[in-house]
Amino acid sequence: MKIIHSPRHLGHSGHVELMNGRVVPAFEKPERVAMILNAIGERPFGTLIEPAAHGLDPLMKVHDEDYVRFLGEAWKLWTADGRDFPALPSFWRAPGMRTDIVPKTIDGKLGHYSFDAGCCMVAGTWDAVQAAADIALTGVDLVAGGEKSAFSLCRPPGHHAHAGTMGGYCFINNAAVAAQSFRDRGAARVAILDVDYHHGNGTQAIFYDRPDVLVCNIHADPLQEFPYFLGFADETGAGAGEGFNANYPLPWGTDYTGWSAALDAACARIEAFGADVVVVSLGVDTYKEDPISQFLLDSPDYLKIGARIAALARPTLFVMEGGYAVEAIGVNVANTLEGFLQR
Ligand SMILES: NCCCNCCCCCS
Ligand SMILES: [Zn+2]
Repeated sequence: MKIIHSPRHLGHSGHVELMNGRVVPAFEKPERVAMILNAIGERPFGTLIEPAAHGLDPLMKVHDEDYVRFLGEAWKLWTADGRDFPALPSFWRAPGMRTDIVPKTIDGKLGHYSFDAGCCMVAGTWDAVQAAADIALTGVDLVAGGEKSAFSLCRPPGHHAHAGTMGGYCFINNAAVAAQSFRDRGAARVAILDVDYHHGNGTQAIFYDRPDVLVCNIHADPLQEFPYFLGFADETGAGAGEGFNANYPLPWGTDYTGWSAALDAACARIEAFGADVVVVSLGVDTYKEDPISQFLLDSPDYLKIGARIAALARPTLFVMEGGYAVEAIGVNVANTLEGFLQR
């Protein structure tokens, strides 16, 4: 299995987030990548490659052009006011406020293009974001080119990013960009299986009215957990996409027994869909020691998750999403990939 990664993720460092009412160092930290690479390096299956450049066009297949342009200029606008510290949004719309205008100032634009204060930007963020999308697209090149699987070690993650909105540490939706690229490369039906602890609200929203991309999410119940305002079981798609979105919300304290029942249901849905290719949004914040999450999966469980995904017997691209227990993130990611390859 080829592992695609880039040191350019390191440009997204020194950022912060608003957690429990305080500005704290971001949980989505650079060390996550090194821990994953170290763990994979100890296994007999990973070949590391760097991404090829794909430009912005593939991003704009799923994201709004003005949003992508904003991501590229945000740091310049922020520092133009003399601010040399991380950029965070502070102001958002309430229902009933205008949505047909884009503010002229960076503080207004940050609020227009975000849904939370989890999307902190620094000087190197945009370069890291572009590299992460290239990592996902290089994974598509490999799998669409005939490889059975690949692992796109994306950082920052992407599954919370909507077409025109960043949030939850996510700027460009790497998995959505990959799914669209598979469609453009001839796959008629693409399934996205999001196993991150948090609902992939952005991925759901991007494909919500489309029958060609099935989105399945297994995640913490939004009544209890971020992203709070999307991810309920009654969200099954809209228009032509009705029936092509499936959410499996689970309560805090869910262990592998409960979690794997949802995985079996999601895999059955993917099999019934007849997916030509599967994109896995691989978050391992389902782990029992994750600092911001409340599920109880343990490291051996990720071997079983990988094996269950392999049983789909479809070309598969793993795209890295969340996982914040840095000391265990490597083992849990490597176990998922090993379980997949061992089957
Ligand atoms: N207590 C809720 C804090 C959530 N903060 C954002 C989490 C983003 C996860 C990305 S996978
Ligand atoms: Zn997550």
